[in-house]
Amino acid sequence: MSDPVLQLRNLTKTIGRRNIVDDLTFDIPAGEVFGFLGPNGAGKTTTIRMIVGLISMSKGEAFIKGISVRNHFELAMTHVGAIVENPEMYKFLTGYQNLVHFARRHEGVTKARINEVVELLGLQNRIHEKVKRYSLGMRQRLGVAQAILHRPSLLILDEPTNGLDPAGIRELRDYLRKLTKEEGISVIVSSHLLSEMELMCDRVAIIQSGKLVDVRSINEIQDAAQSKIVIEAGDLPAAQRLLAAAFDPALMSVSGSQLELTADKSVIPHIARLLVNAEIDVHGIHAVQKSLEEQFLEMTGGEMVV
Ligand SMILES: Nc1ncnc2c1ncn2[C@@H]1O[C@H](COP(=O)(O)OP(=O)(O)OP(=O)(O)O)[C@@H](O)[C@H]1O
Repeated sequence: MSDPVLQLRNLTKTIGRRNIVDDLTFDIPAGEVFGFLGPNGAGKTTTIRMIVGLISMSKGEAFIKGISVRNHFELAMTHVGAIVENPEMYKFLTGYQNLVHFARRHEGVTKARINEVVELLGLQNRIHEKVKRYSLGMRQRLGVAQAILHRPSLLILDEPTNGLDPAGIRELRDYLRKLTKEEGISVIVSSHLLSEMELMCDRVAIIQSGKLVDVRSINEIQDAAQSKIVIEAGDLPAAQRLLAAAFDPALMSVSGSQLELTADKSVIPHIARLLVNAEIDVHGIHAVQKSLEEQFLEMTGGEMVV
């Protein structure tokens, strides 16, 4: 595997006595769309602001392509494109004029590169219109175009889905994927919605109260086969006592007239046999996949704020 594009090592931000980012350590490999997922106030923006040098780090370190952000800030930043606040843009200029203007900030951005980026973001039909006539989604595309002119290895977008409708979110996902494929870029996006992350990301770091809860691939989260088995039986307390001997009682709960068990659906025949052998009437046994939001709530102790 290629070297990580971003490495965080014990990254910490202390304000007053509080660690609003607390000892974050993880790597982001090349060519991934990677999500910072966490409720409002979890510390996502603060983490991003430290990575791009908008605020200082209290402790720890961030390396971009192995380059220390603390010690070689300018060199590290040559590999980063970021939209942290609203992208700066001149509304009375065209999209193209904006790109020509921002290209001057970097050495060696040719006209050919500008045209390439316009194509990559699918802006070719509207690029000669004034930015004030662009929709929010178009402005964001132009912002991303501007951020990748200098061929960064890492693109960072803070809450890029804010204000976008579902179609806009799909477009965002499509062009971020295209960037990872065609430019080999890694992308970091932050969001408090797992359902959006599921659409956009390969992996997510789950952050809560400044701390890393876990790093998981979206596939892992989806396949976690943490299905819930719902059992409807004649004598529910008897069924519960019986199953408590066969399964971890902590994974079992009663919900109305149903018994719920967190387990893979492969155990359903076993449950059926146990109940029938004990002469408990079985009205139904079925598996339901836990929703991603439910899983997230479990991972973060149910403190999701949306
Ligand atoms: N300059 C500051 N002084 C004091 N507290 C701060 C400062 N900046 C951020 N915080 C606090 O740190 C916590 C993390 O904020 P941050 O903006 O990083 O969270 P976030 O995960 O990006 O959330 P959101 O989705 O709401 O932007 C919040 O509780 C916030 O109030």
